[in-house]
Amino acid sequence: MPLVSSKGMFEKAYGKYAIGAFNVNNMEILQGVIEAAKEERAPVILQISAGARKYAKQVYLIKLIQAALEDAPDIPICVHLDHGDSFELCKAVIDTGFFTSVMIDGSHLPFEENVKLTKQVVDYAHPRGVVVEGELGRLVGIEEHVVVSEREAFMTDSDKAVEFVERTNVDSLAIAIGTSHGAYKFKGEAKLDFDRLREIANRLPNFPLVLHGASSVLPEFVEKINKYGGKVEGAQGVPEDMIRKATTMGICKVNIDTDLRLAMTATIREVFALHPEEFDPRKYLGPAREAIKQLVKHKMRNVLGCSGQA
Ligand SMILES: O=C(CO)COP(=O)(O)O
Ligand SMILES: O=C[C@H](O)COP(=O)(O)O
Ligand SMILES: [Zn+2]
Ligand SMILES: [Zn+2]
Repeated sequence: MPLVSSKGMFEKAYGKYAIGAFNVNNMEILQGVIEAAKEERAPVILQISAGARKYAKQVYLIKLIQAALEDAPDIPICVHLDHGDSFELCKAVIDTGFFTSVMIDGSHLPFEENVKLTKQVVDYAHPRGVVVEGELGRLVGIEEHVVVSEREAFMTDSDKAVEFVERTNVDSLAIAIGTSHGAYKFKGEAKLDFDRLREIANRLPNFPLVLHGASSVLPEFVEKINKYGGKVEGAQGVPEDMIRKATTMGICKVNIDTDLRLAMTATIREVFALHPEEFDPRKYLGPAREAIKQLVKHKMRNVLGCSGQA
């Protein structure tokens, strides 16, 4: 089937389950994610960051995804720009005619500027059949050295969220409720502001919300990386039961990148440590691709609840 928009995916999922949005940077990651979606019969969002465009060259990623569409003809697939940081980038991506969704991330801007930039992208995207994700509130991780008492000030305000959605006409909204990007999300106990999520969802009924920074930083991968010469000590993610809970409360899209990176790195490190004589890239990239597939299957089935929804 041709690429689909996330709009229908979110309408179907709202309040019941969420769609996984997985960052794609190379062929092995893409194949791992697609194999998982095929076996789970799950709809999926493939997301491409500015960094991925730079690393792999956008044209390679587009051609790889075109191959995935042929390989998985029965699976609804949406292709999304992750963290677009300017109108020009969003426009360039929309002008490919390939992407069905873009994110414009104006969350670092003052409110009025965020509204203006997001609306500009929406006004360009909608007539071209592309949906837009905006972001309000800032994701701060422990590396950002924000003291706990100040942390709340960065989270999404429900009044502002309603105003933002009304004035920009965005199709979905990324909110800040305590998650952050990367492998170091919490010091001590993990905590998300579910009261805030409930309030935002109540004020924006049936409106799809997005959770960035939603990797769980699974101990099995962290331990394997550290065991085989890596150094990711103190890494901590969002517990999977919290993600599961969020998917029943209006979160329709769950962004996962760090968990893919950890699974891939742990697997490659293990091969290198156990088979130091090995130098055929297929012998470590193959297992890494398989690890990604198993991880994504687990997320779809046990965390997001989207298995069988294709
Ligand atoms: O939000 C993300 C991509 O936009 C990824 O979050 P993680 O770093 O938690 O995987
Ligand atoms: O949110 C960020 C994603 O993990 C993408 O990361 P990246 O910009 O390094 O590609
Ligand atoms: Zn952001
Ligand atoms: Zn993100």
